[in-house]
Amino acid sequence: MSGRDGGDDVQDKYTGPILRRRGQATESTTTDQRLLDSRGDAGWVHTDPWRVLRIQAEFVEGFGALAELGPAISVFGSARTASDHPTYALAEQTGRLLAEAGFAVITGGGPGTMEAANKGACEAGGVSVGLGIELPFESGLNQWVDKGINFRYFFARKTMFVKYSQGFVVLPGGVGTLDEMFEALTLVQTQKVTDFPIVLVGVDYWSGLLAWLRDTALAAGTLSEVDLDRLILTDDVHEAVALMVSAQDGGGAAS
Ligand SMILES: C/C(=C\CNc1ncnc2c1ncn2[C@@H]1O[C@H](COP(=O)(O)O)[C@@H](O)[C@H]1O)CO
Repeated sequence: MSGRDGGDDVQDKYTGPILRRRGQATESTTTDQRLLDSRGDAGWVHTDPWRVLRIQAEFVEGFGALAELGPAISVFGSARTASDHPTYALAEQTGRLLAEAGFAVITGGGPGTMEAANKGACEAGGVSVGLGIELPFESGLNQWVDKGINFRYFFARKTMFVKYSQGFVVLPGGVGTLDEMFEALTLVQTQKVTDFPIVLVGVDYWSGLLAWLRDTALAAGTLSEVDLDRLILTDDVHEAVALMVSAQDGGGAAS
């Protein structure tokens, strides 16, 4: 006799660690059998549980690759900056000065301003990092990246910029640059991260945005003066780097 009622259907059925008896069993095979059976439908690789594992892997790989990076500054700016544009030279100079000040330089690893900052850091003998992103119009990591990681997910990549940077230099850019700058500002504003410096380089380029923030957002009460003051505006990349050094030495984010 087996089981409480002695019926023949009372058999131990395990689904992983879960025991099911008396009609609760839904699987006719063991977990091992299903794992080792390669004939099944492969559609599961496109399911959310599987994506969660890929997302987790991006965090693990990112944290693993960057854990021992040391002091670093992220440089953001347009992917479209041509190599003969003055902003390219400015970004290159920024990368070089940051490297000479002992910072690793982190960029999105792409073309334009990212490439220029990586070039400056690399040529100055610094640590040149690129956090690339898989895009439909793939451009790959630029040639000046010495330590590169390619991400599928923007949000995992953004975590790396924030976790491993002690400050941000923002050169002229479009929506990608704005997204990164406002992400940094939001995290500082909400005290999710330490008060690190955010320096906008390019007075002419950024003044219109800052004027809108002051005249419209601040005036409407959706922004406070202290949040606006977190964005430091300059044309001088020496000043931008000096602010990073001063914040790193414990002088705080503001000049
Ligand atoms: C547009 C082109 C290539 C895009 N390749 C990129 N590779 C890596 N990171 C990128 C790329 N595009 C945008 N980013 C990120 O956003 C910022 C720049 O965006 P913007 O809209 O150009 O301002 C930058 O800081 C990156 O982190 C081919 O030209």
